[in-house]
Amino acid sequence: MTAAGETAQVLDGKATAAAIKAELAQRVAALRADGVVPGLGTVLVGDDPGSHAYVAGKHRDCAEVGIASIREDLPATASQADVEAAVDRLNADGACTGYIVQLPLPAGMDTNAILERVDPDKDADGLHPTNLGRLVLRVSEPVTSPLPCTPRGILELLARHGLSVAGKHVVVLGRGTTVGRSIGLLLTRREHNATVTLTHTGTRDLASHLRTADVVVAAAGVPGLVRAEDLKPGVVVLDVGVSRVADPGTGKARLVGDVAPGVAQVASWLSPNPGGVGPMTRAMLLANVVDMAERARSQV
Ligand SMILES: Nc1nc2c(c(=O)[nH]1)N[C@@H](CN(C=O)c1ccc(C(=O)N[C@@H](CCC(=O)O)C(=O)O)cc1)CN2
Repeated sequence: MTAAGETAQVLDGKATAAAIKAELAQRVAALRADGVVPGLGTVLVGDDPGSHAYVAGKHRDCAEVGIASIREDLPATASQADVEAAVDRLNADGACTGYIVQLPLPAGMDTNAILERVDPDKDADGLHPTNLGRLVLRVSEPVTSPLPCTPRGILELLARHGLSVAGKHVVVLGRGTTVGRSIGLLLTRREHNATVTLTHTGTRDLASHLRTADVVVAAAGVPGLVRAEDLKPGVVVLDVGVSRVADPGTGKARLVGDVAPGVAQVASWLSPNPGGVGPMTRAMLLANVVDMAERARSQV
């Protein structure tokens, strides 16, 4: 619990991701020494500046650890069939160990149909129904299929700071597939053993749930939604949501999370945003690709 006048300890995603990338670089070097070159593919559709920046970051990360990069960049005018053809090319490409379709796709695309077309064995995001199904069904087995990157990153960030969720009450805000829904399912697996309340935009009296939380995973994308006065002292808070707001001083857009400023005075641990879960998401994508390449090597 945070004593009066103290602030929460930092769940430092930037430093943790850097350490993980150094470990991954060694595993990639070992794969390359065995003649296996892991390759990450990306499918990027349209002009969204955020998506362009995230995909560029993913390829920079690949270069840093020795993973080969394959890009399928499509214009905003691309049709559903064009995107599906890009997916088919990556499914067939022997140099591509795993790949992702950057989300969100432009309005009008059938995202589920595209995600279902991804070969589950090349699904570096863990978002194919087969892999989400394995996440649900393998309640007590070691992970042998890719997990969605942000949930995996949250678990890794906690573990590397010596924090366990076993026996804890975790309140998740947000029911999106990439974070809220999947972390809720993952945390209740036997190896994590948390009790989870999954809240969302239809939840009444959010504060009554937050008050009972030992751990909060805030992935709603609503700035300031998690307020200090709604939290138990000593709570662990992961700030995952991303919103762009205009800085009142400069007028320039900046990224903010879901957590209000005073929370650092109540929480025992807090992940900054930026600098917390975001860098872990990127590191876990690389980890998924390296895991896939190692699994493929062990099968030959
Ligand atoms: N196919 C996917 N699409 C999306 C995912 C995903 O996991 N798979 N997640 C997000 C976007 N995302 C990765 O794709 C992502 C978001 C944020 C960060 C990050 O490192 N953020 C930095 C701040 C970045 C900045 O300053 O602009 C941080 O938090 O420190 C990485 C990846 C939605 N789409």
